[in-house]
Amino acid sequence: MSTSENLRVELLSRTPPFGLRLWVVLGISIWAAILFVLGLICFLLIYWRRRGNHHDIAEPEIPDVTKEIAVDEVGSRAFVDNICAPESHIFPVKERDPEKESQRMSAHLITSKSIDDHNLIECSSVHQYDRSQGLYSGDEGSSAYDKREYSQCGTMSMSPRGGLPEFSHLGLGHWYTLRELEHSTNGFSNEYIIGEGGYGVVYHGCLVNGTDVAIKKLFNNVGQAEKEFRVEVEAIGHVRHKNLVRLLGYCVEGSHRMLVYEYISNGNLEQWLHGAMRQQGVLTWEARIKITLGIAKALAYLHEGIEPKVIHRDIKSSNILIDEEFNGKLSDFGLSKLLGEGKSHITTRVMGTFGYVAPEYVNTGLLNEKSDVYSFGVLLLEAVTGRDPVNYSRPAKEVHMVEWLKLMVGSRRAEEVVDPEMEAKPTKQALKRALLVALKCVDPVADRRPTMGQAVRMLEAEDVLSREERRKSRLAHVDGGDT
Ligand SMILES: Nc1ncnc2c1ncn2[C@@H]1O[C@H](COP(=O)(O)OP(=O)(O)OP(=O)(O)O)[C@@H](O)[C@H]1O
Repeated sequence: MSTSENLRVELLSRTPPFGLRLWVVLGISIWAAILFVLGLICFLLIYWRRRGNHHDIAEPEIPDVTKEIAVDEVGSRAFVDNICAPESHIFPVKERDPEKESQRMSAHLITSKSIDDHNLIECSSVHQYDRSQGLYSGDEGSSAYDKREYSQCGTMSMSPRGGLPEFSHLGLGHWYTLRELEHSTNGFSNEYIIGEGGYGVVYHGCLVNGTDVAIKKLFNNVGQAEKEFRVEVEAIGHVRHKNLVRLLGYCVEGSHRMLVYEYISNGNLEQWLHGAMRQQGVLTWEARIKITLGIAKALAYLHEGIEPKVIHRDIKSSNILIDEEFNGKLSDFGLSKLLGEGKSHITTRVMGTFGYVAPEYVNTGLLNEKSDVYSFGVLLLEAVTGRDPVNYSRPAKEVHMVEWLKLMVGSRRAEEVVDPEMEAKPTKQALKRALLVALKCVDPVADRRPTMGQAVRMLEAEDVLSREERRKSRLAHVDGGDT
C-alpha cells in the first residue's frame, strides 16, 4: 500500500472511546485549540483594558488635547539661589471666570466661627453668611434658604465626624437612590446649588439622618457605563486622607451619575483669597501655611502613599476646600480618570486650569506627578501673594504671577510679594522658606522639582521654625527682654 493510502486508512479508522473516526477527532481538536487561543486573547485584552482604566495612571500619558492649546509666551529670566532658569511657557485656554463663579453661588448659610484664638484669620465675627446675596444673618433680608432644614444639617456637620453615615465606607460603596438625593435637595432645587464646575453642578444636600453632603450632579453627556462607573468610583472611595475631601458614595440611575461627598462648610481657598469669603476676614500667614501644607501632604499621599499612584491634574485654589478648623481639603481627585479623556469638553479639564498647568505638559503632552508639583508651587505662591496666577488687569510684567515673582525675588524684593491684605507679615525666614519651596516646585525643568514628600518636609521645617519663632517672641514679650 502506498503512503497516501495508509494515511487514508489511518484517518478513516475509528478511535476510542466514542468510536469517532480519526479525521473527525483531529478536526475537533484543531478547532478547539483555535477557539481556546482566541478566548485567551480576548480575556487578556479585556483584563489589560480594565487594569489600564482602573485608576489615574502613573506613567506619562499623551492626551489628545493639542487642539485646545493656545496662548504661548516666553518666560523671563530670574533666579533664586540655584533654582532659576529661562524657560518658555505655554498655557492652555481654560480660564477662570470669577464673575460667573460668584453668580452661580446660591442661597447658602455658612456659620463662621470665632477663630482668632487659632490665629487663622485676622478678623472675624460670628455670623451667618448668605452667599447669594452677600448678606449676613445680622443684615436685613437674609436668606431665602430653608433655615430650619439647614440648621438641622448644619448642627450635624459641626459635630466632629459624628454625622457621617456609617454605611458610607466604600469598598462596597454606598449607593444612594435618586429619590434619596432628590429629597435631600428639595428636588435639586436651585436654592441648593453651591456652584458649578467643569464636571457638573454641586448641590448642598441634607440627608434624612441630618448629614450634610455635597452632591456633584455630573453632566449627563459624560455618563459612563454603569458598571465601569461603579468600579471607578469605588476605587476613588478607597483613597482616604485627612486632607482629601471624602467621597461618601454615588448614585447611578438611568443617565444620572452623581457623586456624594462630605460637605465642607468653610468655602474654598479661591473664595478666601479672591472672592466672597474675604468679607469674613483675611487669612493669616499661619492659616495659609496650614492649608497649603495639608494639600502638600494629600498630594504626597496620592503620589507616594498608594499604589497605583494618582495624579490629580487640576490643582487650583477652587479645588481646595476649607473646613471649620482651616484644614485644606483637596477635592476632585481621581475625577479626570473617572470621567475619561477624549470626550470633547472633558479634554480642557484634562489639561488643568489656566495658570496652574506645568509647561512640559503643554509642550510635550507628558503628564506625571511632577505636573501636580508645578501646580502646587503656583498654589503656594497664590497663597503667599494673594494674587491670581494670571491676571490681565495687572501691568504686563505682573500678569503672570510666577514670572513676576521670579523677577521680584531675583531683584531682592521678596518681601514686597506678600499679600498686602495680611497685616501680620511672616518673618523673613518663614517667607524665604515658603518662596524657596514654591519656586523649586515651579522649576521649568520637571526633573529638578522636588517630590511632594520633599516639599512637605521643607514646609514642615518652616512650620516648626515659625512656631519656634512665635514661642521666642512670646518669651521676649513676657520677659520684656530680647531673646
Ligand atoms: N464637598 C464639598 N463641600 C462643599 N462645597 C463644595 C464641595 N465640593 C465642591 N464644592 C463647591 O462647589 C463649587 C463647585 O465645585 P466644583 O469642584 O464642581 O467646581 P470648580 O472647582 O469651581 O471648578 P472645576 O470643576 O473646574 O474644578 C465650588 O464653589 C466648590 O467650593
